[in-house]
Amino acid sequence: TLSMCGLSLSHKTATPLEKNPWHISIKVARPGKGVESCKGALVSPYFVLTAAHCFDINDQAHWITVDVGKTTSNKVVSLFSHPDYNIGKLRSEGIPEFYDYDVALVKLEKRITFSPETRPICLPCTEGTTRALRRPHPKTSCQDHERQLLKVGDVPSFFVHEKKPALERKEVLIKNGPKKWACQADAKKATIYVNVTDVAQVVTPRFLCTGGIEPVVDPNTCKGDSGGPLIITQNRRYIQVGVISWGVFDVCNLKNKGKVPPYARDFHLNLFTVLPWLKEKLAEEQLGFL
Ligand SMILES: Cc1cc(Br)c(Nc2ncc[nH]2)c2c(Cl)c[nH]c12
Repeated sequence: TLSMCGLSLSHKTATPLEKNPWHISIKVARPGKGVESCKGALVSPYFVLTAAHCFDINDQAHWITVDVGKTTSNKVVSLFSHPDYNIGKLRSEGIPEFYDYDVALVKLEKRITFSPETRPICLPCTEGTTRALRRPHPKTSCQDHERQLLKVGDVPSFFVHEKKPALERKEVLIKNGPKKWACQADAKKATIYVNVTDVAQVVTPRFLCTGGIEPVVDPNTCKGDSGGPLIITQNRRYIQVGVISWGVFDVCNLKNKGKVPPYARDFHLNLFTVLPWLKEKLAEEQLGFL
């Protein structure tokens, strides 16, 4: 049987990883250029889901270390960035970085053995999520998943911020109703997008938007949170609906210390928009894609 996804221990004395057992830390050590830090989510015994922008075209597999559970430096065997990801695509139009389709799958050399601090998160449109939602299989469709998880309105979700040795859950509302447009409009406040005339050029239909101060003040991401999962909880099961991609304001940048503006928004790649690619790449992982 497919092992259950999106489970975690929640008792008081559970460790940070037992509480967030899908949490992955990724580091890319580029000779002479320092180390880039990203996060990811374990989605099967061999695969970690993360952001494509964590990697460069010239990155060598041996520069990449992936920390899964307590074991560090799991070897990367291959890297599959989404084929439509192209950070330089709009450079000629004065947009230096373009994050559309910012999603990647990292395949590990050795299959991961699950344990209390190492377990996969649920992905949309898989049998595991149908079970997590306590819906009947095979009557439940992918569209049913999307309707139930990404309801129209402000959708409660969270991401995990790593502040060694702790893992902090940051609760945010996905603006998936009337507030969506104001959320997207604030993308123009990002330093690199100040000249963007039409925000739809950079906030494509692939993105979910969080942050801002309405209806409540949302926490914001840091660059180092890139690639981490945006998670929705249902029946104490954890389902990943997004990948942290880019933001307007880096709350970890010491230059920005203290004053977070109301236009601080974060943009996450919506996994429902890349299902054919996910299904193809994870075909052998027995996740039971619908
Ligand atoms: C998660 C994340 C990724 C990136 Br890339 C950032 N940087 C950025 N976004 C647009 C252009 N560059 C940020 C910021 Cl800023 C906050 N969170 C971020």
